[in-house]
Amino acid sequence: MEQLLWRVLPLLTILVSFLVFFYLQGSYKAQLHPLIKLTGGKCSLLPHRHFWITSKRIVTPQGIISGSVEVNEGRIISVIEGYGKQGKSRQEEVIDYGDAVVMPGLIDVHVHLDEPGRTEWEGFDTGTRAAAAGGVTTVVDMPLNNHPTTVSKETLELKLEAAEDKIYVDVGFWGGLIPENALNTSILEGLLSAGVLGVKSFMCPSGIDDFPMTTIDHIKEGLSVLARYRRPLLVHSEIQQDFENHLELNDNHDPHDYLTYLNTRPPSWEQAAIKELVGVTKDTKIGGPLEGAHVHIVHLSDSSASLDLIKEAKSHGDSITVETCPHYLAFSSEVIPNGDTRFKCSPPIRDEFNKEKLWEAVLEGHIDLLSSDHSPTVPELKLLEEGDFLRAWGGISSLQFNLPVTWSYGKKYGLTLEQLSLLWSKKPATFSGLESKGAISVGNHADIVVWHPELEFDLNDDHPVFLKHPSLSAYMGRRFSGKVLDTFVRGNLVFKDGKHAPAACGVPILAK
Ligand SMILES: NC(=O)N[C@H]1NC(=O)NC1=O
Ligand SMILES: [Zn+2]
Ligand SMILES: [Zn+2]
Repeated sequence: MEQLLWRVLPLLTILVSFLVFFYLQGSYKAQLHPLIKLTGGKCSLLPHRHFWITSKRIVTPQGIISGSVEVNEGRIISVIEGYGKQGKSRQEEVIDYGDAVVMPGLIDVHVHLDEPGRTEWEGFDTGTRAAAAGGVTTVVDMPLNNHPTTVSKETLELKLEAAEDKIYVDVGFWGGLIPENALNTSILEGLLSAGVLGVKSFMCPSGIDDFPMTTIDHIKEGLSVLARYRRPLLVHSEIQQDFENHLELNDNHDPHDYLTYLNTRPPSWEQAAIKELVGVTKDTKIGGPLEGAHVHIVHLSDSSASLDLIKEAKSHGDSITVETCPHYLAFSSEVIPNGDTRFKCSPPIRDEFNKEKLWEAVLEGHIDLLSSDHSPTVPELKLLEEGDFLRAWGGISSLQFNLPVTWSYGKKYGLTLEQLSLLWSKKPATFSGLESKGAISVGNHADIVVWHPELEFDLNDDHPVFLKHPSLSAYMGRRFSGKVLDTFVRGNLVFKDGKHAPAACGVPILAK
């Protein structure tokens, strides 16, 4: 016995040191500690904590299977192949979705919830209800349009207070990188230590007074701090250029004409910003002075020179990713009606040729992930009546329709359910450090959307729309295919057939 012990002890010691080593490695990355609220009562439209979801089309990392997903205490505890084979389950604990698609819930990493301070624009309650209705189970909130902006530990605390008992899906937070905290890194460190998943900055005016733009020098300062925390920097990548020449292309300068606006923000703005950024991301390579830092280009519109710069940086091993949004994939400048400011956003929606190339990049994997850049305002600031593209608020309201929009347009280009799920769930989860989310896999949070890709619906007043200002959405009045039926967040059935669970049981997600 004693001899055996002496043989086992060294092995045990090695095992323990390995475990400690991997634990420490892991804790260096963003680890998340959501306060898991228990299912029950008002959090879920389902009475069970242990149940099976069965369907003929479940999207898993191993492909689409027919079978069931077993959920217990908010986690996926088994994935069983074979439709109708649920083992020891009782009939009432099985939800049979037939041939509806069961997919990981969408993770939208670019949402402006605008609370505190601009709840008349959006808000935690309305924004996360819209998310739940759209099969979005996690959103990551942007640090601006809320007031004050999320640029310090204290302002993050205000966010968390405002979110309490109001969120229907899980919510992570980006902080803001502005000149003040880039030059006083203790503020930035405080913000990161308080749990933001990363920070976001603008290389052009943001349209929000308390969110000033950063130069590439501020960005370098920020990245050296982010490298230590191993969290990403998200960049609104446009730098204002001299645009006199472009205005000549449309000499009437009519502000109701979309082309007038389009010409004020040419692709060269995006290209100039990305050129400066890739000059810095070369240092993020393994072994480089900024190893650990990561740059993420938000809402890419230009699919030509700007995308080429990103592709080249990636080919050299730079730590860089890029997202685009459904509106750049759904619309082109040619179809935007005169005066229809619902389509105004920045960077702008460009021409049909640009859109085709953007789809190509999505399908070939050069675009890493999709996000909504859901950024509504009040109808008065969108100037719907006046139709003035130059003065209207730039931002598209879309959160609830991520899935049907991407699918309706994407399937024409051959987008598969697996690709859709990678772009909207797995990749965004990995990018934002959400290790237990983004895939239907054993051990993960049971964040699930059930939807019918083939079901068509008219997005009109008869369709339940949970956007705070439905009239602002560029998608209204269109026909889509892909109807969301049910949404689960950590096993809670938070949305079913047009109805939400009575209580808001989403949790804030903080990095540690
Ligand atoms: N502040 C804000 O939400 N801006 C967003 N709107 C938009 O169209 N592009 C953006 O960056
Ligand atoms: Zn932006
Ligand atoms: Zn945005």
